[in-house]
Amino acid sequence: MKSRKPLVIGIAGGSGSGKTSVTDSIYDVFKEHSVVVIEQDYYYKDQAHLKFEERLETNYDHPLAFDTDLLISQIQVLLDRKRVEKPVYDYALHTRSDETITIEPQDVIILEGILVLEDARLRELMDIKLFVDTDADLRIIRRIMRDIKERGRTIESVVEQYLSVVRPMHNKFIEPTKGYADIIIPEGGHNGVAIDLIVTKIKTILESRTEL
Ligand SMILES: Nc1ncnc2c1ncn2[C@@H]1O[C@H](COP(=O)(O)OP(=O)(O)O)[C@@H](O)[C@H]1O
Ligand SMILES: O=c1ccn([C@@H]2O[C@H](COP(=O)(O)O)[C@@H](O)[C@H]2O)c(=O)[nH]1
Repeated sequence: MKSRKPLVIGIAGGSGSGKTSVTDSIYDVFKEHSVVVIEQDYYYKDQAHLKFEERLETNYDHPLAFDTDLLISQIQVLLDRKRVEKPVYDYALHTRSDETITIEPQDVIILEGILVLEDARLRELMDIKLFVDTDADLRIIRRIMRDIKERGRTIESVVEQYLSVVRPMHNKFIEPTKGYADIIIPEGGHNGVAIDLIVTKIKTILESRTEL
């Protein structure tokens, strides 16, 4: 298996749509073998040079918030079966952390994030493109719960950010990328049939890739 060309799966969808849950479901199937997860969020631009108050002004739902060149170059390195130092993002401080995570090349690369289908160069690297399609009311409820519990936010800050930035950016940049998806998954990781179909397709592609 080690010499086969790795397979890249892109998992896009709005914030709170269930991308992480879909990723976890696929990861669980392949974790005994060879799978790695690359979170687009970890590639937010480093903002260490900005004051904390200035970082709060950043539009984190715009394509330009991400260091997409770094993301693309690291996926290309993994496709060449070499290891990379994945950046780590701190949501509470709104900037890149000092640490990195060493990622070894694997047969299956899962690339997950709100805008992974937005850049044509990223789409070209993908073998399977997924879009997790969840209604806006469910997405905001899930985001409120998660951001308060895991990302150090207040309900007021989540609602303000949602109305002023997240919602308009979703409609402008994220929703249109649904058109690039091979498969649209309603409501994320609890959709067992969709996950089974995707897992079967991944296995078929891996089996069809001849040893070098
Ligand atoms: N189908 C679902 N039903 C109920 N809760 C869900 C479902 N999918 C995800 N969640 C929950 O919603 C929150 C956001 O999901 P997550 O997968 O982190 O979304 P995303 O990665 O797209 O932002 C998490 O707390 C997760 O446990
Ligand atoms: O410093 C930051 C960085 C990102 N965000 C928000 O995160 C979501 C994307 O993450 P999901 O896991 O897909 O929800 C994005 O909508 C940004 O608004 C942030 O608030 N602060």
